Amino acid sequence: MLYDPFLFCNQILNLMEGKKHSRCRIQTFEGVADGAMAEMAMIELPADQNAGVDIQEGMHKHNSDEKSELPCEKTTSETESSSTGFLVNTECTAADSFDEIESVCPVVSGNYIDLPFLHHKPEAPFSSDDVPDGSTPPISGDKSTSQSQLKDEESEPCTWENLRFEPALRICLKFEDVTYKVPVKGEKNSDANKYILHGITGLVHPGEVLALMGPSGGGKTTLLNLLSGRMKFHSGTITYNNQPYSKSLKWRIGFVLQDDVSFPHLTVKETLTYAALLRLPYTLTMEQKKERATNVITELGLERCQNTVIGGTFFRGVSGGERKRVCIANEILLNPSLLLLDEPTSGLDSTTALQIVQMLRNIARSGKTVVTTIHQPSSRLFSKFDKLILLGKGNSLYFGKASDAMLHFSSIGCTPLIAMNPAEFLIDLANGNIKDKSVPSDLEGRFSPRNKSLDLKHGEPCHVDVYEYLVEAHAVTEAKSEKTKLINPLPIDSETMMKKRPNTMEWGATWWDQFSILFRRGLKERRHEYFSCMSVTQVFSAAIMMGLLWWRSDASSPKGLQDQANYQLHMLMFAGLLFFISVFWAFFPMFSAIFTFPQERVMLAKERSVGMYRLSAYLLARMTSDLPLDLILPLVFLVIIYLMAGLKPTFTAFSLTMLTVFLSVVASQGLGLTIGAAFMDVKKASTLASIIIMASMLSGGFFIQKVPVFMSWIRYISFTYHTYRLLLKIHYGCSIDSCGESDSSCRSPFKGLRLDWDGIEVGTMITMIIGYRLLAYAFLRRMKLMTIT
Ligand SMILES: Nc1ncnc2c1ncn2[C@@H]1O[C@H](COP(=O)(O)OP(=O)(O)OP(=O)(O)O)[C@@H](O)[C@H]1O
Repeated sequence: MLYDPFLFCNQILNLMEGKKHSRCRIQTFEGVADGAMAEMAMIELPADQNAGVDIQEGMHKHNSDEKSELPCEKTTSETESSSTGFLVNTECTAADSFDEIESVCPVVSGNYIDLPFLHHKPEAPFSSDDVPDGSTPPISGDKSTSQSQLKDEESEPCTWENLRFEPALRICLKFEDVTYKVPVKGEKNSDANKYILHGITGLVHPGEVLALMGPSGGGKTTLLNLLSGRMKFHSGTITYNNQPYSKSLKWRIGFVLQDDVSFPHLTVKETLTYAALLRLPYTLTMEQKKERATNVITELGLERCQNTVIGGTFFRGVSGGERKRVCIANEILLNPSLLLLDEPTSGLDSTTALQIVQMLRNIARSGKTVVTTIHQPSSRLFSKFDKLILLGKGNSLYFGKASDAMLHFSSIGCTPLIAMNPAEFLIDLANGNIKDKSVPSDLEGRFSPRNKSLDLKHGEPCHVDVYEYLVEAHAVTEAKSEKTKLINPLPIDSETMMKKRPNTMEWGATWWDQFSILFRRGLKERRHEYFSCMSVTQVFSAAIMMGLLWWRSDASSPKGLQDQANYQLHMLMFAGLLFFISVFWAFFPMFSAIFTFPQERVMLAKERSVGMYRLSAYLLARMTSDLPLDLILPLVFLVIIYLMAGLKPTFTAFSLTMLTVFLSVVASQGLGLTIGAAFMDVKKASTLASIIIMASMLSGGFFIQKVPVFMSWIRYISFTYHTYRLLLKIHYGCSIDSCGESDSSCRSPFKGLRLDWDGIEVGTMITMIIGYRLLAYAFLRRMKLMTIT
């Protein structure tokens, strides 16, 4: 079995039970304690310290020097090196007395590791009185916790002075008997509900870190969402300084999501600066906002990576820990009073996770209230939490000081039989797993009929029974007078409570500022897209291919083609080129635009939920920041076609062609945005887009010139149709316009095709451009409502 240093110490202390003269002094020491007994211990140290060798040498040296005095024989069974450090498995046998214990080895990177669950303090030998009697493992009481906290605060000075730009309200968060349920889908009985949370109670003060811990599916995220005011609960109360949630609290609460999102192509500094510019109150100047972003970067130790892009799935950016810190920084910018975090350490190595939690502790110590969910913290990490709620299947199994959790479970008869990380022990219990744990005798005799055959064999109570026992035990504990003490909020200075946000304006910046900030952010975020290899290749290859196919033909006056049939064939060929130009500049922008909102949905919902900007400012900025791409690529395309195919070679014709293509691009882009906003799903949106493109192409007037009357309406909503007509007019203009069906001298293949005044096409296109965007806006507004309520 492998243990971490904490477990190692715990093991020692387990063995000390009942020993009269037990003394243990924990101090920084590069070696394994003499007299300690552990079956195996795992000690992780930075590789550069060659710690594994030190430990072995220390052990052997100590053994050989003092073998006569110490009854423990130790042998190193196995030593492995790894990229993160060394694994040293030690076997230690026979320890009759622990009087001689001088030191144990909670040393990582040469620092003392705080072990608040133990009674022992550095340089403060404890007496046997401090060790609880009976079979309970060593657990600290209030005294040791406060000492530990004191030490912690001394060694971790709060360095958040830079961030105190304005006095922050201190929020005392209290929740009582909070219940949340969801209707069961597919049930005939419409009243059938699934309970996600059952009567959860807790309290957290400013300056404290509350951890919501429990197995997966326990209800941690749901509870966190309820505490943030984002979701409505069904019964119970949640109060912030004894007041229910109100809109004014939105600014006071920072919420870091589990899979928080950032723009991958922006650097850390850009991300935080834009967030500061948009979110901070308008009373601050732009310079002050930028300064705040810089201060947050410094405070969160992000200077080193401030010019590195965030990164995404397909390209590297900052590390996972840095990304989490950027997400936290995003919230810290606003100087929130209550900071809620969903799994801030998931996917991080233990050292980085510890850094993050240490940072949260520092944030809390600066007067903020911090609530975080956590999955499986290491013992060191666990020791950083002030309060703990253990959730299992939606029930609260423990609420109280994190340092008292083990004491609580030992008081109800659940103790680890072997040295164990307290977090692991608690999560095992929440899962009903009692392997290597002692349980009360009455529970041992209580076998559930449903699992009889399974569990009787092993002589262990089943998971369900253990879980139910813990729920009952917690309910009994809560019912006791202790509960009132725990959930009674500390009085908070009434003056502080009354403090309001310095301004009452809802938005951090004016509409115009929001637009210009979002426009600049959009340009930066999508600068790579404008001339991405794929889009450039797509446009170039289409242009070159068309240029080659229509190589050096003369569109307007085919000389030498006196023959009527040849002339018509030639004209049709050019009409084909114009038609394909119309189709290409409908397809290409529409399919690019379809991805916009589905891809930005999470980001948009997140930013809108914290009231970062107006939807109209976002939409307009999004569209205008796309204009460079909309203009430059069609321009390049047309230049190539003009040079190769020889369209009407006049400046006016070129400019008008360019304008027509530009109208087509913006209109089809509008339709793409609308479809994307309507479905918010790329697959569904692309399916509908291909149907629309097909309909628009077939009714465009090239393939079928006489569309049946009942289908003719399609052409009026087809921008391919309008673009094609405009291009025909530009390149065949008067000669075709003057052609009527009755004109027998007309040789045009478009005879009969009425090309009326250009204004109709242009007007229709402009209507489409505006109309589609308004539709997209309406769909986005609906999405916002769906997400937030
Ligand atoms: N809207 C919902 N409809 C149905 N079930 C839901 C809904 N929301 C949550 N649940 C269920 O409630 C339980 C708790 O979910 P929650 O996300 O809060 O768990 P968690 O403790 O955060 O889990 P994890 O640690 O894996 O993130 C899960 O079983 C989940 O499937």
